[in-house]
Amino acid sequence: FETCGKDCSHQVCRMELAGQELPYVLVDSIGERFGVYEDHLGFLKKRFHLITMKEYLENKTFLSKKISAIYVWYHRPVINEELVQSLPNLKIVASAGVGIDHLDLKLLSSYGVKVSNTPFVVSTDTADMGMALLLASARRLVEGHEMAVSPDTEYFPADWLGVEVSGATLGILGMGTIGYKVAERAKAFEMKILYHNRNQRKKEEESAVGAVYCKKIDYLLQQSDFVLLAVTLTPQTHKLIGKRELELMKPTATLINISRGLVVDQDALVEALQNKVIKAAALDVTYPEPLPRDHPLLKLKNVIITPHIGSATKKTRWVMVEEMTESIEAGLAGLPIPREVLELKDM
Ligand SMILES: O=C(O)C(=O)CO
Repeated sequence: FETCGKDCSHQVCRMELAGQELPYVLVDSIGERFGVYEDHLGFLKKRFHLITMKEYLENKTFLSKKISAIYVWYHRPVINEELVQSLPNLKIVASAGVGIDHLDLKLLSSYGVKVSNTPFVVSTDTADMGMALLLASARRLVEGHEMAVSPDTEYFPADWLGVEVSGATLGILGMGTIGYKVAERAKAFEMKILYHNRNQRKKEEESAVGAVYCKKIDYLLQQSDFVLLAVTLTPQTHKLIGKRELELMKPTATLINISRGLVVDQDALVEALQNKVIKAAALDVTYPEPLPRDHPLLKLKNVIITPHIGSATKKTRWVMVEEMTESIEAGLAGLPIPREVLELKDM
């Protein structure tokens, strides 16, 4: 590295001048699906020695004492007790995004490891994604595209029509920051909004988007034309939507999931879609991710699946990286950690 001079404020230069080594940060990989983007490498390499899981496993003896932070995208690298135990100087795990269901907070805290995430920056994009899936499913965007590019583009069957969004009822399960932003968008689309949340929102927040609170989810499921999942994955929301809940939904209804795949019993969903218990599903999340190529969900016409891209815009991904870096630097310097995770919160 080149140092710029005594007064330079770059982390790398300050450390070089002080004769310190850059922190070693474990990442899943570089340039792969759950790894560091090549675009972010320049920024990160000025601050950290990035060690991929592969490098770590190949040179464990040397690296295990060096690594002081882990940079995790959703569920990779897998952070289990074996890994935590093998890293005696681990101080902080910086997790991308809002969901932290892939982390065992109790385990990490028992080893004195702090956790941070990036909950606020992802909310707008993820809400946009929820609305995009709702609109795409209602107006059959994916099938429409296939029809437009097919050689047989004149073919337009009578039963092909979509459903109106305006005036339809949207039931939002999980009214944290993301769920509320979906409600703001749905209001602009003239939808009626029902919601369920662990905690009822303030009256003024409800009336700002015209949302009606449902204490029990059954009523919401029975009344909604679109049911959108934006709950945090916890033991209470694990497979929250199963056979019984799908049967409560209207046969004309669509299920949209921007939360976590495990909030839905996927086998029950496949069965419900095959048997037309509900009309359609639009899923940004599944389990596992990606689905095996022969999974029945991939064969259904009434399903849209995207590869967990709720927060996947250029600007947001940059801010996520900056925020994770800021949290690691604070954690390693013993300073208060921005966005430290102390408990599970609403999305
Ligand atoms: O931020 C998260 O946890 C997401 O999954 C966004 O899609």
